[in-house]
Amino acid sequence: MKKAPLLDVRHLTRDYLSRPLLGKPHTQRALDSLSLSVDAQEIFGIVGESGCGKSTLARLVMALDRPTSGQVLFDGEDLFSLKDKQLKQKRRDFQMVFQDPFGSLDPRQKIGRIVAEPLHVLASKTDKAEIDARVATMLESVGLEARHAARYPHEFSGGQRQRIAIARALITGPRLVVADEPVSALDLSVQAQVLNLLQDLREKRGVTFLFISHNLAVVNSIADRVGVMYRGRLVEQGPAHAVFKQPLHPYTNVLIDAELNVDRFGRQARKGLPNRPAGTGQGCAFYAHCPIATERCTLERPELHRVTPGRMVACHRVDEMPQ
Ligand SMILES: Nc1ncnc2c1ncn2[C@@H]1O[C@H](COP(=O)(O)OP(=O)(O)OP(=O)(O)O)[C@@H](O)[C@H]1O
Repeated sequence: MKKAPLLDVRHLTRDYLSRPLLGKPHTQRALDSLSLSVDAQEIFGIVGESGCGKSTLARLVMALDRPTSGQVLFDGEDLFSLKDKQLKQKRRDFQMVFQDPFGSLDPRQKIGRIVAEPLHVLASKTDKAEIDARVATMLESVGLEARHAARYPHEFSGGQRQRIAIARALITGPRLVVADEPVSALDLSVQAQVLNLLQDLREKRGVTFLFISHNLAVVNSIADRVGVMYRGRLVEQGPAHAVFKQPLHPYTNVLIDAELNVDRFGRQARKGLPNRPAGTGQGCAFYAHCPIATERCTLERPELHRVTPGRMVACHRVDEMPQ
């Protein structure tokens, strides 16, 4: 029998009240009934362009925000039904690594204090010798040295700072780490080192990762499976190498092409795509720009469904795609 997933996100919806400078306040749906599950020790990648809801998903999985509706089950338990004290205890099991290794470390604190912080806050550890020993071991397992505990963040490079942030995330021994664009602020050569480190930590410590990035090549290099997000929904999901090699959703195709066609200002080229009126709002979110949309696509929302073993796609026309 297949084991239950470690992370099970069910029909997660998050609406924000948007107050534009011009025009009336309105509700903006950042996540739209999104479901996904991640198995223990898996690296699950999330890709999608800016504004599709990746960080909103990360915040909800970390229980840093509450959904408008839906559930996040961690090891079978719904995080939003836990009492504050229970949630605080659970937080040792899931931690986050952020994009910016410069902004996420307090410049006034020594590395030892920064890395130990979750032990004080979440695990109520007070024995100094024990804490120092755990920090030293943790620094070494992310490729730094125990003596670095006595230094300050400004003494380290971007890649080293991200290693410090990873050490802090792992000090309580979490089972899940949500990494939101963890290598986007780093140089290419340093990116590869940090990606290797994450893979190593999965193998040696059994950590599961939800790995969020707008960079498809990075996700392809590290993720076992990938989910492609568009406007708060998953439009495609499957083994990363298969999805990137042979995308089945028209939006995944566009995303891959756009990645190849970044112009010298870093803008993604979207030339040649249709630009239809948005449609009824009842149908596919990609209807306005989809090169193969039909009338059904504006009338009826396609659900994510199994197309081949392990691959899921939300498109009415997927059966016509070469597979
Ligand atoms: N606190 C908020 N209040 C109002 N709208 C928000 C808030 N946070 C996010 N949004 C909106 O929700 C949508 C999804 O935002 P989110 O930050 O999750 O996307 P993202 O994919 O992480 O984008 P990026 O890659 O640019 O960080 C966007 O349209 C954004 O403007």
